[in-house]
Amino acid sequence: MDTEFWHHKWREGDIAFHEGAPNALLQAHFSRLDVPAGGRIFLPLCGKTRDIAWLLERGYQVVGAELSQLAIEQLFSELGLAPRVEETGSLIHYSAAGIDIFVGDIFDLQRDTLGPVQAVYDRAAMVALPPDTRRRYSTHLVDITSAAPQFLITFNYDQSLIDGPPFSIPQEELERHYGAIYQMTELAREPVTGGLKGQVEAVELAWQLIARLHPE
Ligand SMILES: C[S@@+](CC[C@H](N)C(=O)[O-])C[C@H]1O[C@@H](n2cnc3c(N)ncnc32)[C@H](O)[C@@H]1O
Repeated sequence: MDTEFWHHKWREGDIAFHEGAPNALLQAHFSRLDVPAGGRIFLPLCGKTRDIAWLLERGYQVVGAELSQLAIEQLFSELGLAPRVEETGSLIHYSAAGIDIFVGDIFDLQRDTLGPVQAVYDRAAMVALPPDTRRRYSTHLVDITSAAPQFLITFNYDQSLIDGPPFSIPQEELERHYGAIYQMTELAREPVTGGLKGQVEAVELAWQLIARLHPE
């Protein structure tokens, strides 16, 4: 699964992952993260999610990373915002009041460019990545956010029945990625109505990740 896989999806409008409304688990449980008012929240692999509008409406600042420039053009258009657009290294920085989006490969986004964040909201980001990339992703995410608290949404289903994305991420795998860094608390688990891709029974889980020790 290379970058062309995602560019192709955006070009074709093949974006079943895009929810037309803010995510239900986010709305129900995000307050558990206790992000300070006006805090800056990082959405890795953000697409054009409606969750950004939901967070902005609640007074948070949002910073995202997304491969597809097409997605981000659509995001700003749907938000009704005219972005400032400038190159920063290999990334393109879209910004408006309260929002910064870096277009390009998240692995090219470094801590100084991202800037400080008070929380990470990972919906359809880790689960979008194949197994060998998830280790690299989780390490990079912890590094560039200085282990900021995370609100993380995952799926759990029998991976032998269908292929991802979205991939199933069992708790043991999450522990391998994040267990040494974060205290992980399951906040909710909900069955996926009609099954994942209409094919297999699955549950969607919301996790709160709080750093055990804050690195310098
Ligand atoms: C499953 S979608 C989820 C989008 C969004 N989080 C949502 O909830 O609608 C995954 C997104 O990650 C983007 N993506 C994939 N690999 C990426 C990478 N290496 N760097 C930045 N974005 C990436 C894709 O273009 C796609 O928009």
